[in-house]
Amino acid sequence: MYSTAFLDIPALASAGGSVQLPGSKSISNRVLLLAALSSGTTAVHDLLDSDDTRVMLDALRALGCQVALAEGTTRITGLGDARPAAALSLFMGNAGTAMRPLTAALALLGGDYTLDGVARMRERPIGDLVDALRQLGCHIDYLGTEGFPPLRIAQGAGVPALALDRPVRVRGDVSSQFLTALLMALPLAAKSQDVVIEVVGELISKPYIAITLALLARFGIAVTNENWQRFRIPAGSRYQSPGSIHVEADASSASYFIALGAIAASARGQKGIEIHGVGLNSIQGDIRFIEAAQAMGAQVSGGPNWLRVERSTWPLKAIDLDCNHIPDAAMTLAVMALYADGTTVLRNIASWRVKETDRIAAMATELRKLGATTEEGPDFLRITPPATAQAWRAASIHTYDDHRVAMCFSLAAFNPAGLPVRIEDPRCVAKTFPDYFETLFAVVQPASTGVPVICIDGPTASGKGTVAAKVAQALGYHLLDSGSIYRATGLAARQAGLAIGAEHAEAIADLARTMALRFDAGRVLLAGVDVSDAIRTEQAGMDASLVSALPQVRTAVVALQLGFRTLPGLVADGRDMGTVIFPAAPLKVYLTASAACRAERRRQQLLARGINAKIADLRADLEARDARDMNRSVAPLKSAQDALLLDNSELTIEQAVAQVLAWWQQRQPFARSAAG
Ligand SMILES: O=C(O)C1=C[C@@H](OP(=O)(O)O)[C@@H](O)[C@H](O)C1
Ligand SMILES: C=C(OP(=O)(O)O)C(=O)O
Repeated sequence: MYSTAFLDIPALASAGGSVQLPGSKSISNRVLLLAALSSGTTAVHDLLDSDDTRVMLDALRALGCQVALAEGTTRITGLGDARPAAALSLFMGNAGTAMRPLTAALALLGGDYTLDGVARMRERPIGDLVDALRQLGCHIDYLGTEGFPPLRIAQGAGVPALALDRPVRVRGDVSSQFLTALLMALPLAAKSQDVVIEVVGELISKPYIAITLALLARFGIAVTNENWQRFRIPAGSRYQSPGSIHVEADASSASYFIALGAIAASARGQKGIEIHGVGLNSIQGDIRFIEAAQAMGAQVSGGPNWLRVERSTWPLKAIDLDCNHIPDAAMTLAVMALYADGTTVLRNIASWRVKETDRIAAMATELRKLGATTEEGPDFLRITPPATAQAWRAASIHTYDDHRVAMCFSLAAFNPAGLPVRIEDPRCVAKTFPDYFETLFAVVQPASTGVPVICIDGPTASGKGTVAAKVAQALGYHLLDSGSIYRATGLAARQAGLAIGAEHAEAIADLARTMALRFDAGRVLLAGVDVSDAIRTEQAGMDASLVSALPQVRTAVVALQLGFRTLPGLVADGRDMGTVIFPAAPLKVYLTASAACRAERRRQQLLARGINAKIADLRADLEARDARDMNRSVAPLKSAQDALLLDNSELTIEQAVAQVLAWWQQRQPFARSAAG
């Protein structure tokens, strides 16, 4: 997951390969609640692990359900006939699928509960559901604004006698989740009589009700659907765990990869994008996004649990579509519209205005930043793509804490102008798809501009390792600590009993080529063993310097180093990153500091490890090492001609990092575009 302030996606050109998608949010949270209301244990396979399911799981645990996770299976032991914890304050984040269904379930279980969420949750309506529950006789108060969370369910004395002799009426035109909530909770009350729910007004997002009914059936509740207007829960209903249940992958999440297949040229040797975990017989309504993508020109085939998507018609065809049945996936169509041959209109999407953000306004604003012309109405969005490649602009996409805005705008990186796209607050995808960007980067290839590389070269103890790591962290880029490759090679040579010198150059080069070296979460692993500390000793530093002076070894590690240049970008630290390995890097920094200053820093580092070294010795070692690195015949340490010199003798690490980041920002097109 990227938790950076922003994520810059370089211009992309093609895509190919296969993705396995995480579980459906809508199915996961329904299954969790139904399992909690059942007796016994339900084994849930492939449950979505994300912010939305975490708030549901936390709430269920607090209520008294047992939750155990082992090997990809979550086991929920339901409440059955036991009473839940009687007084609780529950935090629902921004999960509509937790907030609404739990409100109804808790109102029918009895107890004293407050339910709240993030600031945006307090702006998302819940009045229609509360009205329906009050009509039944439940005691629910608003703790803030009427009609919105936070709520208090005040039934410490137990559930009052419910008015079940007439249909429970609920409005269906703001969110289908109110009806879903009642359908999942009212079986608790359908003991000696049928319970009938009547929808007032037009029911929106109907396919989500279909998911609810399908899952209720799996848990033993057979609801009769009378034309989406009346729903009858039969007397004697009892939640029965199916024992084990599988969560299919999320069809809304699939929309980004279906769109990817439709937009991106196939990577060499590949035939489009293969999506696993969800397929043509999905119970999720958003699977019908496929039809919209096909209408725009995508070629889609598939089976019960997989899909394959290839670009066919190009440019895509503009469409005019009622999107009420695919409210979430339709946002992806708005970005596909950027690649269409005319104006696309998405209609009947008023509910977008009360979701994670006002999505009609958000999409219109952000699409305009890219150069599109948009027109929004109360319940529609009209999108005309940029007229020419030159009309596209590099944009920093504000994401409004809305996962779908972040995910769908990543697809703007295929723009014909070859511009990067900046996604602000990429972490917001954690609501439903924490690894979205990693999944995307595994199947896309950059445009000819390539994957950006920042090189930070400099002498020993200049602080380049620390600065490079922090720059990489701030940008969400990979890190190549090329020094560790030489350090690890030196260590491997010692372990193999080879003296480090020209006489063993070939053997050491062979070792370098074949050693199993991995960088994992800041640690360096050699043949699976953590050697992070072993390669940081003074001896290892000296060995590294000797090893790196051997031309055969340097040649052997070139391919290894080039392999680190992967999406979304790379920060490479070393001595010849800008001069030899990445000579075309768009930013090269030569980081240095006075010998006195570097010797003092080294002394402090050693002191922290309990080693007391003499400053004069350290300085002498350091200067000897500089001399060797600068005078070796292959790739001697020197500043690249086009490198920016940063002497950090008088700077803190933070100041040095800020300077490198500032230079990097100056090279990005976003600032200019926002100003213009
Ligand atoms: O029931 C569900 O799982 C959902 C219903 C839809 O909401 P509305 O009914 O408010 O459109 C959808 O947007 C949401 O992401 C999930
Ligand atoms: C509307 C959405 O979420 P929620 O379940 O919170 O309503 C969504 O995921 O697009």
